[in-house]
Formats: sequence, C-alpha cells, structure tokens
Amino acid sequence: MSSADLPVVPSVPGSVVAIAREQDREVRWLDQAAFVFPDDPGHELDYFEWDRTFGVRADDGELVGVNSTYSLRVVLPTGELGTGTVSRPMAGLSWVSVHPGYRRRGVLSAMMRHHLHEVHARGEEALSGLHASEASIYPRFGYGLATVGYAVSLGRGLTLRDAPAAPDDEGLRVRFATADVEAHGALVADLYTRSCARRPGMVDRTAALNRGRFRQTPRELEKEEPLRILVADREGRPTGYALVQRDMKWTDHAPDGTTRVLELAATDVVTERRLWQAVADFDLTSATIAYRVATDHPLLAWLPDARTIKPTRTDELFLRVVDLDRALTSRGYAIDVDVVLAVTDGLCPWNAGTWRLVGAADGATCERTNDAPDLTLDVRELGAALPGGASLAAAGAAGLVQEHTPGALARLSTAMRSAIEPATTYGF
Ligand SMILES: CC(=O)SCCNC(=O)CCNC(=O)[C@H](O)C(C)(C)COP(=O)(O)OP(=O)(O)OC[C@H]1O[C@@H](n2cnc3c(N)ncnc32)[C@H](O)[C@@H]1OP(=O)(O)O
Repeated sequence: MSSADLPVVPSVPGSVVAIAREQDREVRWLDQAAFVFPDDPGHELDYFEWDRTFGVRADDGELVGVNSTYSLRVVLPTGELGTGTVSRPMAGLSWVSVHPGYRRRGVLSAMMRHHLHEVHARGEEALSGLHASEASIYPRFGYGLATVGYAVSLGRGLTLRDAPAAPDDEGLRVRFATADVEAHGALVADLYTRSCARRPGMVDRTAALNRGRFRQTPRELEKEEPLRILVADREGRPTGYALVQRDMKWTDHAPDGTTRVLELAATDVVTERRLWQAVADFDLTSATIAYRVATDHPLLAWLPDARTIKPTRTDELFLRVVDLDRALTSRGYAIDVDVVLAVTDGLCPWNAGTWRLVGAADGATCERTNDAPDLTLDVRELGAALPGGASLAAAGAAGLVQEHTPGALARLSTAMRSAIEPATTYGF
C-alpha cells in the first residue's frame, strides 16, 4: 500500500487526495474561509509544490481540508561544544486549512497522518517542521517546540555599547532601494543562505519561496509602501541586507511612522550591527518593530537597557522527527554520548522502540538495540531538542523524560545543546 492510499480515521467525512494546480481556486477559497482573510486575485500560489499538496474531499466532492509541503532545509548544531552548524532537508508543512463547517471531525488528523507517512515514504527528509497558528494544535502529532523568538520594538536611533570585536567599518556602505526580485532576488537568496549557517534553527527556503519574499499584489500596493531594501556591501561585495516597510502616520502634527523589519540577514557581525542601526534610524519614524529575533541576539547585548525594547516571547519552529535514526545522526554532538533511548511515537510506529545513540562532535550512529534503556521519552521531546535550544534536562525536570541511569539525562542534554540559541527568522 502506498502512503497515498492510507485509510483515514473512520470519522473523517472523506478521504485524503492529491490536489493539482488547476484546483488552486478551491484551495484559496478554503484558506480564506479557514484563516479569515479577503480574496486577493493577485496572490498567486506559484510558490506551491503541487506534487506535495494534499487535501480531504468530502463524499460529495467538496474540498474540506488542504495542506502543502515545501522542500526546505533546517540548520542543526554540530562540532565540538556545539559551535558548528550543518544544514539538513526538512519538510515544511504549511497552508493547513479545514473547512469551518467540517471542524473537529478528524480532517486535520487524517492529513497529519498522511503527511508524516508521505515524508517517510519519500525518504528525503528525516524531519517535518511548521509554524503553528495556535500553539496547542501540533504537539499531539509529535511536534516539539524547537525555537522561540522575541518580538521587539526599538525606539528611533540606537545607541549601542562598544563592541571591540565588531568595530565600525568605514568601508561598509549601506544603500537604500526599492526591493525588486530581478535586481535583488539572487543577492537575497545567497546572503540569506549564508546567514543561515551562522545559527541553528534557521530555515532555508526554495527559490520560489525566495521570490515570494518580494511579492506584493496590486491590491497590497494600494495600501502599503513598496517593499524597500537596505543592502550592505564592502567594495561592491554584498554582506547583508534588510527588507523593510514603513507605515507613516502623523500624531499631533508630528511624524510618528513605524518601520517594520521583515528580514535582516548578514554574513558577519559588523554588517549586522550596521544594518540594525540603519533600520532604526529612518526619518519621520518613531519606532521600529521586528519579529523572530533570537533570544540571545547581539542586539540584546549591545543595548544599554534591553528592557526598553519590550521583548515578547513567541513560539516559532515546531519540529517533528519523522525518521528517528536519520534525524539523530544528521548532526554532531557537543560532547561524546552513548545512551539507550526508549522512544514512544503514536503516529510513526517505525520510530517507536529502543535505540542506542552514540554521538560525537563530527557525527553519530543510532541503531535498534535490546539493551535496557537509560532514558524513556516521547519523540516530541527529541524534535524540540534537535536544534540545540530546548533543554532535555529541563524536559526531565518537568517530568517529561524518565531517567533510568543516573547522569544519562544530563549527558545527552549537554550533548544536544548548541553554543548559541537556535532561532528561526523566516516564517513559512
Ligand atoms: C502549519 C499550519 O499551517 S498552522 C495553520 C492551522 N490552520 C488554522 O489555524 C486555520 C483555522 N483552523 C482550522 O483550519 C482547523 O480548525 C484546524 C486545522 C486547526 C483543525 O482541524 P480539525 O479538522 O478541526 O482538527 P481535528 O478534528 O483533526 O482535531 C484533531 C485534534 O486536535 C484538536 N484541535 C484541533 N484544532 C485545535 C485548536 N485550534 N486548538 C486546540 N486543539 C485543537 C481537536 O480537538 C482534536 O483533539 P482530540 O483528538 O483530542 O479530539
């Protein structure tokens, strides 16, 4: 039986089917109905991978559920003491929508089971990742919260603490332009990918999604500023960029605009510092807001009083181990570890059971074993810990990991940690 033929749970009013590009109007209608937003004919789904788009059709043929998967990459820690990074394939689940008239009848559950079996059958990605609209939806399907971020609000103009290892660079120029996919698409794709390598948890995107970053429909352009870009370069060699949009308003006859930082990527810390100073210093603005800022981002260390930017914690990447052995061997470990794990997995039975993980800085092996387990835990905890932020020791302190061999939990927890906190600055 192929994964596409998997039976759906009995209560579901229909079955999981492939969705073709020609059915995009139905997909859009369903998405608008589920996510509550108006139709915008200019918004084309040209970044969809239609061979990875599935839905549930009710017995009368109506499309009552849809989801689409992107072929993404996620950055994981590796190397001695968790100081390196490695980029691995990740199935990025998105556009999950269920018809409001068919809620809570198992449509999502059927689609999730299909998605996980499909990714397993393809064998290309050992991981599935997503951003959740509501944080309580996906843990039941084995997803763990792997990265968190801060939403921040900066005042006009930044006074930053001196950073001897990130001095001002007179040779670094920052230029302002209207962002244009023809002029800047390749530059953004290249710099974004290079910036991803600087931090675990980062998600790299397809060429189509990179182009989508520049998309503004005619209807959107009637209401908002065209997307602008700041490009930093040294002697013509680009080292970073920021995509921004400003909203202008006047309060009591005084300018009171806001700059939104949609994406800021840099290949070195000097460029990063200069770009943050630039985005926070547009004329006629009084605030700059940014989302998905790493919880140990340099900004927090540079600002004399980080309290002023009102960091608000947001959940970002939920990660699901689809193939346990390939997932755990796709990264290196900060310290040597040799541990037997008893893993529970309600949806992917090929993961459940007892595994011996032997990890070192440059790689790992993970094989089935009959040895007695050192730790018992759910697959969800492993997904959360994989990019090196969520601490397994903390999960243990919360009663989510059972330790049978004293010291095994602390050792694995330390081995999985990254030297810096993971973050996911791109939402998909
Ligand atoms: C990756 C992404 O795209 S995130 C976007 C998700 N989509 C949205 O938020 C759009 C609006 N909402 C919807 O389309 C739907 O309500 C969905 C997709 C959230 C849920 O679809 P449904 O078909 O109703 O879910 P289903 O019936 O399979 O429910 C499975 C379980 O999840 C629970 N659940 C479903 N939605 C939610 C929710 N929003 N919050 C908490 N629990 C939920 C159900 O109660 C059920 O629990 P049970 O097994 O204990 O009974």
